[in-house]
Amino acid sequence: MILVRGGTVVTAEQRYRADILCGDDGQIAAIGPQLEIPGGCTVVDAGGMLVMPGGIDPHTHMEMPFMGTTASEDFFTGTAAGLAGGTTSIIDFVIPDRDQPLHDAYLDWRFRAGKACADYGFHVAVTRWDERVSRDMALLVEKCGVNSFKHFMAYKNALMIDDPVFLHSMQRAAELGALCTVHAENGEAVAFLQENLLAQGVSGPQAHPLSRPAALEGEATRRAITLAGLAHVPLYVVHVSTREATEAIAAARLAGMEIYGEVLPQHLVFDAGVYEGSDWLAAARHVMSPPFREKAHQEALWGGLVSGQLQTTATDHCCFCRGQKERGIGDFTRIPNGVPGIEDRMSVLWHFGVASGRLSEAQFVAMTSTNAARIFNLYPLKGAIAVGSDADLVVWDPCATRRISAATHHQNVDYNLYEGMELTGVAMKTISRGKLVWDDTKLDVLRGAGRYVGRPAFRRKG
Ligand SMILES: NC(=O)NCCC(=O)O
Ligand SMILES: [Zn+2]
Ligand SMILES: [Zn+2]
Repeated sequence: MILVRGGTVVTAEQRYRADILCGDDGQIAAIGPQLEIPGGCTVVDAGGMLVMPGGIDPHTHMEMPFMGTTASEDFFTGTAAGLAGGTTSIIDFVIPDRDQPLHDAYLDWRFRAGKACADYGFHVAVTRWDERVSRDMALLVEKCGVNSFKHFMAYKNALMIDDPVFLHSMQRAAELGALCTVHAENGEAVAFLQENLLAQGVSGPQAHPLSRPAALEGEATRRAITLAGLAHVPLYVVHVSTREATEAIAAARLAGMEIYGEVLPQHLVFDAGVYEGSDWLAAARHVMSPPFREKAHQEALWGGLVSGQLQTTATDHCCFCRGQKERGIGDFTRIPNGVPGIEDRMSVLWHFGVASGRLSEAQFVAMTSTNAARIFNLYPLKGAIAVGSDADLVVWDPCATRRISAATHHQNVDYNLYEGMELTGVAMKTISRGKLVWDDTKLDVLRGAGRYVGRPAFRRKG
């Protein structure tokens, strides 16, 4: 048992002084002022600190096979790094091989994730359409606790689907009470621009953003929303990075549609300048999709978050080390797309959001935890501080600072996007299902201690 003592509890709705007792079953057993200390209980001092629901990162790619290589971060190292930054749950993406049945891919991911030291769930990608896919979607929803399916409108000749496949999948998801998620970029146009750039001899990482202009994200987002409207299915747009996409989501919500949008902290902090300069590796290390944008888009993303039109923050944590990025020397289309960030998401959002005065503490909790729990049907098991909820907590020092460096981070990757930044707002202690796993600078994690968290289907309308 653990008693978190003397802290200020902050949730998405409330702020109050209370102690929290975490039971041996990993759930919150009691909340109240000055709780008695039961015998044999470990006391965690939270005096002067905030106590918030542990973070939920709803978009990660641990050990993902992608673009001819495999992401360097595995489920153990990745969830450990998350815990060190206050994130206690992830939702990762199951990506089937070319002809692999969806359920087989799900089982593969269950096996890989068995080493995780924090809780996890899965979205499953639909990358083609046939009867077996349709049947497996039902199996996944009804028996495996998957309530969200992923669709890539980009990555031609790899993960990309066309509109008919997308519609079939959306229609099936609607029947099953599942949610659709989408990577929205016009992949045909991206492939066309990539070819043009290579033909002109523009082959370095600076070509990456040129091949993926903001308009292509806007077009794909509008198209995905239109298709979701036809299929009457809720849609969650991952890694929204442009004003165009933000406006499309806001307009659809205003029209009464159930559309959600996710923001990555890195898109709030870095702009397209990261691709300039003569340092090939520095630029390649920022190659992700969608790319870093012109500064003006950042204001739109902040506006979307502050107004509630965009609801969640995630990292899209997808790590590739130097040798892997160097696969793309001479051809930017071969640079594995992806960047790290799971350890730093909460500090980055606190520093640039709360400490800078843009966000309230309650909005921070909503955007790092509660909204994802609600959207993906994990609430109130996760994303809440309530008796009976999982005892996933972060004891947060809002004033402490931390200098970020790859030399000291826990992520299994050889660089950090935020290298050298001093951020205000630090996870001092993390409690994962009732266990103190991060204490100041000490990780105490157990391989395999993470648990798969099934997510029930949503109630079907009509
Ligand atoms: N984002 C990225 O560049 N890599 C991971 C795959 C994806 O989410 O598109
Ligand atoms: Zn994506
Ligand atoms: Zn992703």
